[in-house]
Amino acid sequence: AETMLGRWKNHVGQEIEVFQEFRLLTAEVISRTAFGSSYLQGFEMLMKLSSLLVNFDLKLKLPGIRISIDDIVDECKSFYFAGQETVNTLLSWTVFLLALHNDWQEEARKEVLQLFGKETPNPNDLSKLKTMSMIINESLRLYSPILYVTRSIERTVRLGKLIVPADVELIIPFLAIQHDLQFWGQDAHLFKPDRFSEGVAKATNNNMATFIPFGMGPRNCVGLHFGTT
Ligand code: HEM
Repeated sequence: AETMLGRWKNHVGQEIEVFQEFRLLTAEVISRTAFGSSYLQGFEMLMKLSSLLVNFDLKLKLPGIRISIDDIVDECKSFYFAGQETVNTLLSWTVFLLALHNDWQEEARKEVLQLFGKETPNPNDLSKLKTMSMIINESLRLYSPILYVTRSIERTVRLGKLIVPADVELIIPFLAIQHDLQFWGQDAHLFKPDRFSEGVAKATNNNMATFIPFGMGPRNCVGLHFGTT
């Protein structure tokens, strides 16, 4: 983030294509944290692993884990995609919303300055940024980086009043649920971070399934905290 902000200092008073900037940032962050290398080195490693398989037509199994090298390469790709595009999208929409809503931009700036002054924000105190987390939640609600997930039904199940037969694909549309007037009120389409001022439970009337940008249940997002940090 420091490197990116340093670059921005050369563009004072000019427009910046933030989506591209955040793409570089998030690619670098996920590479360094998940793979301990820069973006380019990380991809080089993936390419080497992949070509190992193509060249030797090997289905290598790692001892003790039933998982082949091509499974690992697939997992690495998932991590890159899951950890990069999502946060890139979240950052871009959030900056866009703050550009439209100057009052919230001011509030956010005030909070950061109060907590950190001129210091670079440190990881331990990031969780104290209450206004910022309200803004992030509202951004996630309005412009969920993931629009929906699907679930395959293996055997007939009852979901409330619904009986869903086996072999059906269910789509759980986050965006529709998070914009539903029935749950969020007549102002559902407006940017109002205040809804989250007393936490997610209060904002959702204890119906946590109405705010699920990271999914829900045992297969929800493993990068939830990392992503919002
Ligand atoms: C704003 C950021 C993010 C959003 C909105 C997001 C959203 C999601 C959603 C909706 C799912 C599917 C959950 C489900 O099927 O119920 C998911 C899964 C996943 N996410 Fe994220 N994600 C974010 C950031 C990240 C980051 C930073 C990482 C990695 C460091 C990550 C790694 C994963 C992985 C590996 C899965 C698959 C989990 C599984 O199938 O068990 N995500 N994410």
